[in-house]
Amino acid sequence: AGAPAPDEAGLRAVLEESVGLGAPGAMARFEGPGGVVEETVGERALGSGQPMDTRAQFRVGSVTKTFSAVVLLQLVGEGAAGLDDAVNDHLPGLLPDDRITLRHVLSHRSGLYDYSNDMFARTVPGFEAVRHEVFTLRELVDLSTAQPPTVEPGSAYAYSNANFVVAGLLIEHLTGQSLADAYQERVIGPLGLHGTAYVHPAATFPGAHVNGHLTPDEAGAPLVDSTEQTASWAQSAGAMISTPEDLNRFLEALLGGELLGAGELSEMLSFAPTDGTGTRHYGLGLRRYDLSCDLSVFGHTGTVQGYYTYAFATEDGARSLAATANTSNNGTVNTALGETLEAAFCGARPP
Ligand SMILES: C[C@@H](NC(=O)[C@@H](C)NC(=O)CCCC[C@H](NC(=O)C[NH3+])C(=O)[O-])C(=O)O
Repeated sequence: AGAPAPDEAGLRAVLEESVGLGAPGAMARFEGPGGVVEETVGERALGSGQPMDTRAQFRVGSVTKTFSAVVLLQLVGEGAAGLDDAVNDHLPGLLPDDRITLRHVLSHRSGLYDYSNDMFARTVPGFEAVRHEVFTLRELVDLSTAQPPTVEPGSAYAYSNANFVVAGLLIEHLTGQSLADAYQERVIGPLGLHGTAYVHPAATFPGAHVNGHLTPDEAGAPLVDSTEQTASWAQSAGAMISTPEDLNRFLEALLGGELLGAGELSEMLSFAPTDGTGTRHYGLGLRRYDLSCDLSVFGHTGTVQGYYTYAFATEDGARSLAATANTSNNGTVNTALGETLEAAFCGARPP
């Protein structure tokens, strides 16, 4: 039997729910054998009267981790490094533990502490303190290694942005290029992702964009416009900007085998559970969500000040969804936005 068509009404209802729960706007773009479905709800910028626009750029947060994993895995495929090499073999003295390998880093099993926990313990003050800062990748790693490890290398999944900052350092070292050039040359250019850019350390968008709105910790406090930010605290772990259409194309190409050799793609798709639900897994820079209709989808979520993103596709890349809401630090919006997966891929929301 063919794949179920997306539940367009259900997709719209979920986006409307996201807006009702506090996002100024939300949008989704689904691409599949039956064509493209786009839904937009609410405003691109609070009070602007400008509608959400699926051609507008937004900050994709940790979907950047998948771009970084692709580039590092391409380098592994080219023989520049091995997944089970120690990071310190390539970057001597970077990490306090010589046992940490590239595979540990890409699967969040290194034990490196996530410096963003402290940085954003208080959401708005933490953001305001760094929004115009420019860090080196090394400075971010040092923030992490100043804290004790969370797990023994390889022993368990422990999510940390520091892992993909290390991945960024490895990419720079192994290519001799800047991250921006490596992403452009190896992914953005070949796929023609004209709405995707790694503009760090610039704080502004090159094109038409969605504004970000950060929800303060204090209930009822007004949203803080977080559109202009260097995202330097995240860089190769979360600073990419893109559009729904480009994220559809990126995941279709990745899972369709256009970006990696079969060996590297299968390594990327080797999953371990991330929690007790049994429906959430992490591979190498890639999440696997198991949906209610007995279908697994593959991609990444993103949370960066002012923006939530879900970008997932079927294993063959034939069906893909990119959804975003222009607020963050609002768990109910994030949970609601995640319901777009069921509507898009299972053809109906869970009962
Ligand atoms: C979840 C997602 N992770 C990411 O996208 C990375 C880049 N983001 C974070 O680690 C969240 C940083 C705080 C955001 C802030 N929260 C606070 O400040 C909370 N005090 C906010 O919500 O904007 C992933 O890997 O799937």
